Amino acid sequence: MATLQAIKYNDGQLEILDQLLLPESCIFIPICNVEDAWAAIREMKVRGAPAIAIVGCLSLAVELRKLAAPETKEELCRFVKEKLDYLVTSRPTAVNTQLAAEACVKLCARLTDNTSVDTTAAKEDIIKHLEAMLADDVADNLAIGEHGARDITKKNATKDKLRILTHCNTGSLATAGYGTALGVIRSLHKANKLDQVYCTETRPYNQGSRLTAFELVYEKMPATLVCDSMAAAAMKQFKIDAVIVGADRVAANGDTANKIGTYQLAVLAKSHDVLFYVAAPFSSIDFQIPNGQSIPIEERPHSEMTHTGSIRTAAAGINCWNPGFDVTPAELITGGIITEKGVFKPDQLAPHQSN
Ligand SMILES: CSC[C@@H](O)[C@@H](O)C(=O)COP(=O)(O)O
Repeated sequence: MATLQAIKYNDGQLEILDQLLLPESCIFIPICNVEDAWAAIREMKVRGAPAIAIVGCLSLAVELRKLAAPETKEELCRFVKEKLDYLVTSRPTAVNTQLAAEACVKLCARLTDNTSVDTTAAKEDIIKHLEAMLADDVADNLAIGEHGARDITKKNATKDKLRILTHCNTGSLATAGYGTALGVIRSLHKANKLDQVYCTETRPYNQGSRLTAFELVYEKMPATLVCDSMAAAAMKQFKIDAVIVGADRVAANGDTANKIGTYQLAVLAKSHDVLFYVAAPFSSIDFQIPNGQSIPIEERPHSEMTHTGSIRTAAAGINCWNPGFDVTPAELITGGIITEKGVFKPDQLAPHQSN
């Protein structure tokens, strides 16, 4: 069965599934320019580290396709850089947009220096580069799925089928398709190795109960929803074999920022002797920062904690703290970091940076 598709792009037309309306309705909305993408990302109509970068970059491709070729390549590249700089400001924690912007700016510099390329050809090259992100991300996720499923199966060789716990949403809705952590779970399921996946609700924004549960039901995988506060009990009761989560930014030493609640799962996994894996493409690894202390953590509105829809569920007047992400120290990532290039111990990532 085809997996869900949250980003549709054809011939310069971009549409995204409005994730704020899930699981009630599946409605696609058009993204006509970079400003539309910025707003959709900020409002979390599209979310998940890879999907944010892809939608941002494709929105620039949409604009470039409509743009009459500027007079000079310098002018073209200035336009591209300004748009990318703006997109990077949409959400702070995920690094994918920043890394995609840096790669595109480097391409612009190469095209500017290349005297055999005129402005029209340079524009076409930049569009092609941006548009390739969609297919590249799916290919990366399929590879992550294969590497991860193989590693987990090997480390649990005595077991016929596995019980996995996951957090937040890392599936087709958070990526161009297939997913990262959920992609590994999909691959285990395809290999008939999945007994049950337990997905956490992921308070306060409920990406687990709204989005991951939606994907799991859609694809008829054996799945059970648990509240975040049930994770320790679930690990013990169901004898979970591995926890697999995604990442918004992995630092050079392997410290990993992911959805709030990930860190406590890693601590619990250690106490229960459960393998803890991070699944993320190299486009989520920030080699420019040495460790997790330098990762900016997004603060989210308090209303996400105090209200369910428009109904207040917390005492009026209470002070709140609502960080969107936390950082899991590398030493708690006992299973490894599953990437499109293989599964690595957190301190083994660096040599594979540009292979
Ligand atoms: C494959 S995406 C990994 C992460 O981006 C995901 O787990 C997550 O934390 C998403 O956060 P969100 O705030 O919904 O954008």
